[in-house]
Amino acid sequence: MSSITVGIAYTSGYGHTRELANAVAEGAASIPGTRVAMIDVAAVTDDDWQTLDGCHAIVFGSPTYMGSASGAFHAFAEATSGRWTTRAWQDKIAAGFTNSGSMSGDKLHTLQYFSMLAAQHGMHWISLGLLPGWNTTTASEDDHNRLGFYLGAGAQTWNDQGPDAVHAADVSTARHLGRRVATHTRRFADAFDPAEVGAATAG
Ligand SMILES: Cc1cc2nc3c(=O)[nH]c(=O)nc-3n(C[C@H](O)[C@H](O)[C@H](O)COP(=O)(O)O)c2cc1C
Repeated sequence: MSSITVGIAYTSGYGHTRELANAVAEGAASIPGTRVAMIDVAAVTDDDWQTLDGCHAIVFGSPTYMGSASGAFHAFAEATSGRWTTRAWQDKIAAGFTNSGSMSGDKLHTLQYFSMLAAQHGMHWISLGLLPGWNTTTASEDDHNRLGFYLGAGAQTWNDQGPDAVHAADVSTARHLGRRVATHTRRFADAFDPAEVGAATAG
């Protein structure tokens, strides 16, 4: 079976979301034959764009700022418009994760925004694939998916704490997302070659 590359296109203002990006990377890398490329979209280079173009999957990640992805992520998303035109990311796998100070904090909107971005590019969205945790009297805040998201991984970190305080259950949930993305990307890997997608779409 061919190897795959999972790109993690993320941004983090103060380091909290970076912890989750690292966990997604760890999870993806645990699937044999998977390479991981970490791309800080706040400082994306020409080489980074080429790396993303060669990825089989791209996982979007951002803190939730003012109810959506951060300004840095939005600038990156706008900069993908040339690739929208050429369909360069058509049929890649996509997924997403976000983190914010409040339990909700409107971060569902950030995940929705990521899935919309993926759809505009013709990508295939991978959901979190976990039942919600922490929703019965016998459940625990240490459960996987403790905040009960379906669309992607949603994490909560206290506003007055540093990156070390990112919740272990959220880190573990992000690791799960990375594993799930890599697992499903492998299933797609033999079905398309990213380098040929543009030509196939144009035809
Ligand atoms: C400009 C700004 C806007 C924010 N907006 C929200 C928000 O809408 N909802 C929320 O729950 N937290 C909000 N927060 C808190 C951040 O989501 C939280 O501190 C997060 O851990 C930051 O992640 P980072 O360190 O990766 O940047 C905001 C923080 C900043 C600086």
